[in-house]
Parts: sequence; structure tokens; C-alpha cells
Amino acid sequence: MITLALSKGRIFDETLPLLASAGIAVLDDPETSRKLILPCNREGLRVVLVRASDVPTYVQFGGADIGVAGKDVLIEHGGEGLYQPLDLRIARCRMGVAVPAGFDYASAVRQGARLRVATKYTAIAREFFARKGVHVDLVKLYGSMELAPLTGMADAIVDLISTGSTLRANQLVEVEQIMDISSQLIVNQAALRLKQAPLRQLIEVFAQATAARSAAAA
Ligand SMILES: Nc1ncnc2c1ncn2[C@@H]1O[C@H](COP(=O)(O)OP(=O)(O)OP(=O)(O)O)[C@@H](O)[C@H]1O
Ligand SMILES: O=P(O)(O)OC[C@H]1O[C@H](OP(=O)(O)OP(=O)(O)O)[C@H](O)[C@@H]1O
Repeated sequence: MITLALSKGRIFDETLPLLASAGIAVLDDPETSRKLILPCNREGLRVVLVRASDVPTYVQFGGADIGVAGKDVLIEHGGEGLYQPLDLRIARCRMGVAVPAGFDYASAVRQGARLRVATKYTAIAREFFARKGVHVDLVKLYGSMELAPLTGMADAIVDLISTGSTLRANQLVEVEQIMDISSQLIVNQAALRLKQAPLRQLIEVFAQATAARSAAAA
């Protein structure tokens, strides 16, 4: 049995078409079912539903053999015990720094001000500001980062940005792009040795679907 870890929402929704291109369907809808283990129409494959930030942990410790996780989540996790064979190019966005529209970020940085930065992505933020030589106090949050500067709790946030509409709705502006984000296929290193044939076959399914998609977009 191969266990594939996915998170509900955009990763599940964007992974389904990749599986479908090889005729693989998940036989339950996570939006209507409360089940956490979902059967597939292919014998020997099942999907487990976990929080997006728990996908690397499930795969690392063998709760799943393979999974789909955002690069953001993977960097924060550290990647220990994981083989990362493929960028699936789904759930694409970017990691950036945003501040309230009236805040002069550039001059604060120039003057060497100490900034308070709220984020869920502390490893990425710490590394980014350290490389820039900007002194920051990081405030760890688990969601709704945009609220932190609006309430005066932070000067800036580090968060995911796609269309920019969440920032606009909260009068925030993007002042730095840190990195492009997309979802990666991750595999338990031990499982890849023990269940080599079926796992390699599934990786190939994803590789072909991703290549076909890139070719169609070109
Ligand atoms: N607006 C977005 N556009 C495109 N991709 C995104 C966007 N927001 C997040 N992502 C990507 O999708 C992944 C899953 O996001 P999702 O919103 O489903 O989970 P989450 O709420 O961030 O995680 P958790 O449930 O663990 O707190 C993220 O890790 C990121 O890689
Ligand atoms: O630039 P935009 O297109 O507005 O996308 C950015 C938003 O998307 C993500 O939140 P998401 O929609 O996943 O909500 P949640 O993580 O708070 O559930 C992210 O945390 C931003 O708030």
C-alpha cells in the first residue's frame, strides 16, 4: 500500500488533475466527507488528509510514503528524511515582505532600524533579513498575518502573496520579494528503498503529468 499525504484545499484540488491524467481518482470528496483516509480507484494507493504544514512530518516519519507540500512549508520543516524528486509547479505564489501603505520601509532599513516582523515562516524570514543585514524581532503567528501591522503589533509581515488582493484589502504593500513558491513532491527516503517499484511508478505519473502541463502552457 502506498500512502499519499495531501492537504485539503488548493493542494488537494490542484493535485487531483495530475493524478487524473494517469486515470487515478480519489473516491471521496474532502469537502463533504469527514474521512481522513480516502480510497482511490487504484488498488494499493490511498490518500491521507493532513494540515498543509504537517505533510512533511507525516512523510518524514512514515505516516505517509509520499506527499505534496509547498516549498514554504518544506523550508520551515527543514527537509530531514525527505527525498524531493519533483517540482509539481502547482499552488504557485511568492513569499514577500509587506508593510502598511504609509510606512517608509526603505528608509527604516537604510537607517538600520530594528523591525518587528510577524510571520508564520520564521526560518525563511530569519534567513532573509540576516542576509540583508536587517535587525528584526520575529513574532510567530499561525495565520491572518495581515492583521499584525494593522493593530500595531508589528511593522511588517512575511507572508505568501499571489494576486495581492489580501494585501490590498488590508492597505498593505509588498516591499520585498523573497522567493517563488510552488508545491514539491516529497518522498520518505526509507520507503523509496522498501517500496521502490510502486513509488517510482507514482513519481513517474507526476513527472509525466507535470511535463505535459508545462508543454501545453508553452
Ligand atoms: N494564495 C495562494 N496562492 C497560491 N498558492 C498558495 C496560496 N497560499 C498558499 N499557497 C500554497 O499552498 C500551500 C497550502 O496552502 P493552504 O492555504 O491550503 O494551507 P495553510 O492554511 O497555509 O496551511 P495550514 O493548514 O497548515 O495552516 C501553501 O503552503 C503554499 O505553498
Ligand atoms: O495575494 P492573494 O491572492 O490574496 O493570496 C495571499 C493569501 O493567500 C494565503 O492565504 P489563504 O488564502 O491560503 O488563506 P489561509 O491560509 O489564511 O487559509 C496567504 O496567507 C495570503 O493571505
